[in-house]
Amino acid sequence: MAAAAAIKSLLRPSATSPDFSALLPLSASSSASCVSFRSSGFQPSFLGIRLADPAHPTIPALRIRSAGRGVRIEAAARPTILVAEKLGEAGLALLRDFANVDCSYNLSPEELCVKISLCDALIVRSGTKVTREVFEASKGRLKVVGRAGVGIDNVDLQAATESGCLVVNAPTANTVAAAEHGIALLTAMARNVAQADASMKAGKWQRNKYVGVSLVGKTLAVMGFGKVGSEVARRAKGLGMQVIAHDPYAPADRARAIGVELVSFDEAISTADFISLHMPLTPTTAKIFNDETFAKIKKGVRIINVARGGVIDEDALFRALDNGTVAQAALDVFTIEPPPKDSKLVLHENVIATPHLGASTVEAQEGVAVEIAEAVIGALKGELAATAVNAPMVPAQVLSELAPYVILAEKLGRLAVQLVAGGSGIKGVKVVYTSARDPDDLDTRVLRAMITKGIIEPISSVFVNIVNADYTAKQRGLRISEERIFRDSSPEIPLDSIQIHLSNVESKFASALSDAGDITVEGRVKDGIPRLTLVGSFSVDVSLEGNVILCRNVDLPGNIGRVGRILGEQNINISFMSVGRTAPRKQAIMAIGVDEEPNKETLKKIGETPTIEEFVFLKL
Ligand SMILES: NC(=O)c1ccc[n+]([C@@H]2O[C@H](COP(=O)([O-])OP(=O)(O)OC[C@H]3O[C@@H](n4cnc5c(N)ncnc54)[C@H](O)[C@@H]3O)[C@@H](O)[C@H]2O)c1
Ligand SMILES: O=C(O)[C@H](O)COP(=O)(O)O
Repeated sequence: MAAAAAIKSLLRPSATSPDFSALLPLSASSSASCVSFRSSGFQPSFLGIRLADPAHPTIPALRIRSAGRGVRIEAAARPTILVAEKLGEAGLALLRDFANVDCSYNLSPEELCVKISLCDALIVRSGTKVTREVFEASKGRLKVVGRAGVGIDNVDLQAATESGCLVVNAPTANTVAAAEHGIALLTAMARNVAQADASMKAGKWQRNKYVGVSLVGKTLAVMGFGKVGSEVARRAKGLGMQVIAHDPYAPADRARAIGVELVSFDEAISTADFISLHMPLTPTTAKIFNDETFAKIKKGVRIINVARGGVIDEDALFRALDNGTVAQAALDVFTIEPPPKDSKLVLHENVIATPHLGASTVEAQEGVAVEIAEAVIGALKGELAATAVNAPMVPAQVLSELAPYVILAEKLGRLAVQLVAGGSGIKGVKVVYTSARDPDDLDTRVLRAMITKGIIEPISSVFVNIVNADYTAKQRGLRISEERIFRDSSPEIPLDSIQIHLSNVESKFASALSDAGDITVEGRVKDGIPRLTLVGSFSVDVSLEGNVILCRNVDLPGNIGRVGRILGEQNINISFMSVGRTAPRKQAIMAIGVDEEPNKETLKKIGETPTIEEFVFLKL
């Protein structure tokens, strides 16, 4: 009740605000928490209070947005998450606490495209193809795709990135399950468990036919020494096998630590008795096992694949099995899933097959469900997920210390682009960061993305975020270069200033051009507030919280009053103002912060003020 009362008192009617409390159907058991909502992916867009009222589970969370000097209260619509494949209950419970959850399994591609336009997030396993068509059909609403598992080869990452949709996966929770399945297939294959079981069920007793091979002392080549591969290696050593591994990107010391030698691809395939595949499906690994490979492989080798079907040319494997080059294969994954019922590979007597069961243990599925639910919820809240697949991973502490600079960066970008005269296309953007930090201690990727967002969004219909910022800039031919200037101040503060220079452009406000002829704006963060500190070569000091009017005039008494009166007559509130001048009574620019947007008439009057030589209104 205390929380509800506190909120009601917060919302009590006053001289300037109406009574919002009637909107709140709060009961004695209501609870409230202060949250920051983020609408654009990684910038807090407003602070709010989220209400939870068990007596009214259907009331939407309320968000309280600052609007000018007052507040606006809006119902914060719960996001909608489409779960397109079966997900563990613990993960579903987390999702349902946060969002409307639509569990619709076995959707056709067409049905998925229809549903997706109503969803903010989509969760899939490996059975759903998240194609370019899906992203196009979402029309920008889809913010995050969660892959409840490791492999993201069923998600069109390029299309996701282009549409600014974050893709996250759950890379760790099914590692052990996949490794255990690899070992299960290895031992079952070596001892013909599946074939012998089928034979017994057919009423036979074929002890001579199903003589197996021993594992102890044999060489196992692990292809792909990542999470699953290294767990398989560890277990195989426990079975008394010699383990070698091939992985062009794995550190040798990690392999050495568990007694595994890293070798070349050719050495691995020409010496191993068993080969276990654990690499991702990428353009480089696609069909890496083909006729040519099988020609070099040790005769009579046994192959296990719990990675991806596509890393093997399945027709070539069939030929190699038929001619005895490969003695046996144990396959959990296939190029097309499910494979055709009459797949000659699956039906081959020396093949044992499972229907992509590597991750399918009760424990792994619960773990994956929780891991992906947390990642998707985090992403919808605007946090940068640690498991983001198509966005830079920026540690939480870096994001938190850069938070005010993130806002500054976007506002400076917005400001700079509005100073460009129509018709002069922007090509070169130079960003100069002044900082006492070593360049390695200053991660500017988020800042660059926000500057890009600030520059591009006011002049296009594209939604820009950290996922698609670099791509969108490139698409528009925008070259963004970054420069660091060392400043001998406290390295505790990440940044002293950010300057944006737009080169080779005309400006609608000539005073914004620096001596070098670039549109130049600079900003700093003071007491946590982003401020504009330089326009062209004029120093100013204006908070970037509202909209800004820049006027150039000769620095004479009365100018401020004249413009102030015009604004006052229209009930436009000046929040701050600053004058930058070359010298007393010489050229000056007035930077005026205004809470409301002046109408055309008011702007015209400012322009007609005799002492004003030029002016521009900038919406932030
Ligand atoms: N069958 C299943 O249910 C199941 C379950 C989990 C994972 N998987 C699959 O297993 C594979 C491995 O998963 P992970 O979690 O270990 O991934 P991982 O990213 O931890 O490991 C993959 C390793 O492959 C290596 N690699 C990349 N290109 C290579 C190449 N050309 N040759 C050799 N190695 C190469 C990488 O350096 C990395 O070390 C993935 O394809 C994943 O989708 C399948
Ligand atoms: O890449 C993975 O995580 C595995 O292949 C598991 O896929 P699944 O979630 O469809 O079982």
